[in-house]
Amino acid sequence: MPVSTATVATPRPGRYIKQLVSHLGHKASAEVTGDGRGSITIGGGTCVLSPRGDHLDLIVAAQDLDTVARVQDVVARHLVRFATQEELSVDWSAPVAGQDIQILDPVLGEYLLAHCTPADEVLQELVVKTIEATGGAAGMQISHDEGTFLTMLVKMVGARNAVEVGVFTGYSSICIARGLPADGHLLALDVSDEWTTIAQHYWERAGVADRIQLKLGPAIEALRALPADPAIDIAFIDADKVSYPAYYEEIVQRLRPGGVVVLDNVFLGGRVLDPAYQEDHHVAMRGLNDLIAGDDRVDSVMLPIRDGVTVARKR
Ligand SMILES: C[S@@+](CC[C@H](N)C(=O)[O-])C[C@H]1O[C@@H](n2cnc3c(N)ncnc32)[C@H](O)[C@@H]1O
Repeated sequence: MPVSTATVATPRPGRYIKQLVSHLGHKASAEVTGDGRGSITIGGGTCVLSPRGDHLDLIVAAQDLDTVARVQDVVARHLVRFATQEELSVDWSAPVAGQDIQILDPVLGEYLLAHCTPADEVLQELVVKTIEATGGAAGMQISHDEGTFLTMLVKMVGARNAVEVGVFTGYSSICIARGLPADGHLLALDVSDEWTTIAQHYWERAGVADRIQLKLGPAIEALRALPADPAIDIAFIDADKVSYPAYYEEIVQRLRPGGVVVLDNVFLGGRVLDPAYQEDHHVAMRGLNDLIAGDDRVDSVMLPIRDGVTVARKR
């Protein structure tokens, strides 16, 4: 489904949302939701309007390009007409469908990998072993630039106490553990005995096994069993996407002020912004991305590293 977005600078985003919904509500289906967003559906295309500080964010999605253009035109014309005290500029992005979004040009991806601290022998071997042992599942492993970023974040946060949700064959655990001091602790959660057996071997090889405690079983149960006090310095979430909102909630409550939670795959290959994708994990990730952006417990930034990485720091 083609999607197009625009960001309009205005100190009054909420006022325009109400005005548009009220005006267009006579001819189209339109509403303002509890969180102040507007939704207007015109002839099979929908525009979602969200207030964000001094901006109004617009997303149009429709079955085809003609309908996208029609909805864009109606929304932009009315916005400009309602703006009697200021001049609004609505510049729509070229429409793309979620599955067509190329987050990183492959050539740039290679260049980027060639320009970060290189992976050592252990990590290089783990990449090869993971492909041999798991075949197609090897794509779940984080990339080296993301791993380097994790190690750096752990050091920058001065973390001693870390949690990882989603170990697989252990690449990200090694990267996190390497950022911890010698007496640091990483609680590593996964359901797979087979994959984490490989992880444990490579934790030994990397010399970080003594800092990592593996717990097998559903991660949500292990998180809920943690003490309620805010003792986590850093957490990395990279497991079943549908459970991300639950993982985030359990972790954010236990993060110490200044602690950080990192979430992988927040773009879902671009599908997160395409309303044609409505499976449970799409809906869960879309809702969580919105929630984090408005969560006043944290400051957050979404980074275009590979499939999207959100970093949220507890206030
Ligand atoms: C994307 S992989 C993690 C990749 C890993 N971070 C790395 O760097 O290689 C997702 C992992 O989450 C685990 N997983 C899936 N559902 C889970 C659950 N409910 N609780 C704990 N782990 C789960 C899978 O077994 C898998 O190993």
